[in-house]
Amino acid sequence: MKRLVLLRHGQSSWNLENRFTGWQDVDLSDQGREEAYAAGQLLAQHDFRFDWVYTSVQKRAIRTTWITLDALDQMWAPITNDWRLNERHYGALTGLDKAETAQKYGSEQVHVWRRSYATPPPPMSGDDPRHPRFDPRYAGLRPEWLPATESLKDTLERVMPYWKSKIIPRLHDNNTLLISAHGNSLRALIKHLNAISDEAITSLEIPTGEPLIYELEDDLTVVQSYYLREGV
Ligand SMILES: O=C(O)[C@H](O)COP(=O)(O)O
Repeated sequence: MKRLVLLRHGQSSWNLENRFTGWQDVDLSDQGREEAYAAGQLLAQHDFRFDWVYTSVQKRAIRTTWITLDALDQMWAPITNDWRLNERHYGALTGLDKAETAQKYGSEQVHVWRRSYATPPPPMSGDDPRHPRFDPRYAGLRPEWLPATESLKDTLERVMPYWKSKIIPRLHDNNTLLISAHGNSLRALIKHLNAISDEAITSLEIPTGEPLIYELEDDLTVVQSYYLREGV
C-alpha cells in the first residue's frame, strides 16, 4: 500500500484579505502558520514518515512544507520545488478584492473565472511588472511556458506532465509522498486521481492546511481518499 498526502498551504495573507493571489508570492498569515503546524502534528499522530516531498516555488506552500515537516520532526525529508505545482495564474484579477470584483462584474462571472474548468480570467498585460517573465525564479523556463492567465484546464495541463514524469516514478520507488501545494494545482490533480468530470470539478473546494490522504495500490489505483482530520 502506498500513500500520497495532498496538503493545501495554510491561510495566506491574501486569503485573509480575500484577494485573488495566483502567482503573487504572498506569505502565510499567523493563522496559516498555525494551520501548517497543526497539519504536521496530526500527521505525526498518525505516524506518517515522508520519503519525498514536492512543493511549488511559492513561499506560502514552501513555508507550509517547512512548518509541517518541523512539526513532524522530519525536516531532513528531501524536498523538490517545481513551478508546475504553483497556484493557477489569476491573470488581470491578481491582487483584486474578490468581493469588489463580484460587485463590479457580477458574482456569476466571477464564479466562472474562479471555478469553471476551461474559462481563464482576463490575461495580465505582458508589461505588468508582476508578469512571470520579470521574475528571476522563472528565468530558466521557455517564454511560452510562462502564463499571463490560466484556467483550471491550463493548470491541469502543466501539472499532469510533472505528475507523470516525476512524481509517479518516485511513487513507484517509495511508499509515502507529500505534495504541499495550492488550491487549484491540487484541484487539477484531484480531478485526475478521482476522475472528476469538468462539470463536477466546479464545486470541489479544498480547505487550507488539512492533509488529504490517498491510499494507493502498488499499481497506483486509488483505494480510498479522505481528510485525516475527522469532520473535515
Ligand atoms: O489564488 C488564490 O486567490 C487562491 O489561492 C485560490 O483562489 P480561488 O479560491 O479563487 O480558487
